Amino acid sequence: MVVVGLGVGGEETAGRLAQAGLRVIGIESRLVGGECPYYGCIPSKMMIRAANLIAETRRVEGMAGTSTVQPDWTPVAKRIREEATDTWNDQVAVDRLVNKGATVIKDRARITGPGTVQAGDREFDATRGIVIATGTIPSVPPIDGLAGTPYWTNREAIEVEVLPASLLVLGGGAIGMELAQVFARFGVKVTVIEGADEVLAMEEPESGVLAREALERDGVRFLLGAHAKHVAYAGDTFTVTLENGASATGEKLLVATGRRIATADLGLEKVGLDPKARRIEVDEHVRAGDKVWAIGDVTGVGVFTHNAMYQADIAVRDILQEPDAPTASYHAMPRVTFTDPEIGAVGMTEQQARDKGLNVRTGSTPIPASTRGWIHKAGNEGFIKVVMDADRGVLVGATSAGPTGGEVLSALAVAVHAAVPVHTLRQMIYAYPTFHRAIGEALKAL
Ligand SMILES: Cc1cc2nc3c(=O)[nH]c(=O)nc-3n(C[C@H](O)[C@H](O)[C@H](O)COP(=O)(O)OP(=O)(O)OC[C@H]3O[C@@H](n4cnc5c(N)ncnc54)[C@H](O)[C@@H]3O)c2cc1C
Ligand SMILES: NC(=O)c1ccc[n+]([C@@H]2O[C@H](COP(=O)([O-])OP(=O)(O)OC[C@H]3O[C@@H](n4cnc5c(N)ncnc54)[C@H](O)[C@@H]3O)[C@@H](O)[C@H]2O)c1
Repeated sequence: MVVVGLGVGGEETAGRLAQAGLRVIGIESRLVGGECPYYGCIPSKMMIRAANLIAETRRVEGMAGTSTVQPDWTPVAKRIREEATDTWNDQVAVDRLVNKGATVIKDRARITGPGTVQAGDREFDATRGIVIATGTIPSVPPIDGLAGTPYWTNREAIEVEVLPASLLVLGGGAIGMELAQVFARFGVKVTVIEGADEVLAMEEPESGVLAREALERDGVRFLLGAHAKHVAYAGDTFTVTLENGASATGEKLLVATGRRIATADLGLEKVGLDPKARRIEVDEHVRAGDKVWAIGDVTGVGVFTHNAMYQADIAVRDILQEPDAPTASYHAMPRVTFTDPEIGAVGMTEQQARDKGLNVRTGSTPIPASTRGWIHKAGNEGFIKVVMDADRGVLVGATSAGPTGGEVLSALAVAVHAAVPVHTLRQMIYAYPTFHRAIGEALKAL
């Protein structure tokens, strides 16, 4: 097997196939491990942990005495270098994969024909097949003046050692919101410019409002429905001019307007795939063609590490021709935006369920009205919302937003994944006084 791209999905696939005894060539042009450990999930969640400590300390006031906190980015930048990324050195990950029996080639791969992949001046035969796991890169909009300026993507934002005084964030999605809150809590003056009418547009509208209002309390300024027309960079300052004539300035500009696949020069046409497509379509075995599998972000199913790991498992077991190899189902895709409050969600939003023509019923309950939320007090904002297919009597989606909203999500994810009848969920005993007990209240409201 040849595995192209050794990010989250490719590393898992290559390692497991090698451990199963196959001859595996893994090809990676940057860092084995990919975006998640070096520029994504892990360092960003370390930043969030630090920022949340600051926010919690500020909540001592009025509830447990007095507190002062003097934010300092130094230990955060140090931890990202020393504990998370080895200063962006992947030797540990390379060794781990080699120890599993895979051969790791550090180069850019190109598919040259059915079953052949080139890296540098070497060509490899993939008699058993090719796994494409090449991930995504930041999608940078073609705004006049933007190209050529020293704007940040997630990579520069994660690498920052000295915080700017002010930051413009283009895009109020998961990356924009998580990082905007982190930097604001460390004292950066942050302005988020979002093209849609509300942030976190892929989630329930209530989630966007909740997250935005939380960030506003942290001092973040929002420009919604704001379409950038021009970007200028002069005298160490970015100026973004909007279509309505208004403008915003900042010392740095973070572009967080989504991701795109970068497969133009991968040679997809050599295996019958469209090199210009926005995603590589896969079937329920994550097969993209004859002896070709695709996994992770590149499939467009969801830009999440857990999706890359899930699809890697499907691919490995299909490649190994396991008799009970599972097929993929994405009906209970979970996701968590790690703002404070955390926004956890699974399956469909209310609107998505309605668009599918389902007979939708929803139930919702505010976290501050629950016993645990009331006890928690400072920082208790949130809600649980459940989306029911009334014809089948099951939940098809749910949101759990609030303190530990991502953890509370687990029960809702089980319910959607296993299509547990709402009738059964209503008979459950929910421990008192937990945050997850509010699920029972949301179910009553259906
Ligand atoms: C700031 C940020 C925060 C995130 N937070 C979370 C989170 O909290 N939870 C979550 O689930 N997800 C999160 N994600 C998303 C997560 O990082 C991705 O979904 C995950 O990394 C996808 O794994 P992948 O294997 O598909 O791709 P990647 O991790 O992108 O790996 C693809 C690899 O392929 C290599 N490659 C590409 N083309 C070639 C080629 N031609 N030859 C050789 N190698 C090639 C690349 O160098 C790369 O290393 C976050 C992302 C970002 C940017
Ligand atoms: N906690 C997590 O699981 C996590 C964290 C970070 C990122 N991610 C994943 O990474 C991916 C990328 O994140 P992202 O935040 O870059 O993308 P996103 O798709 O989540 O959000 C992009 C936002 O930018 C806005 N936008 C697009 N073009 C714009 C423009 N020209 N001007 C103003 N706004 C514009 C969009 O309306 C959207 O709200 C997401 O798909 C997400 O799933 C996941």
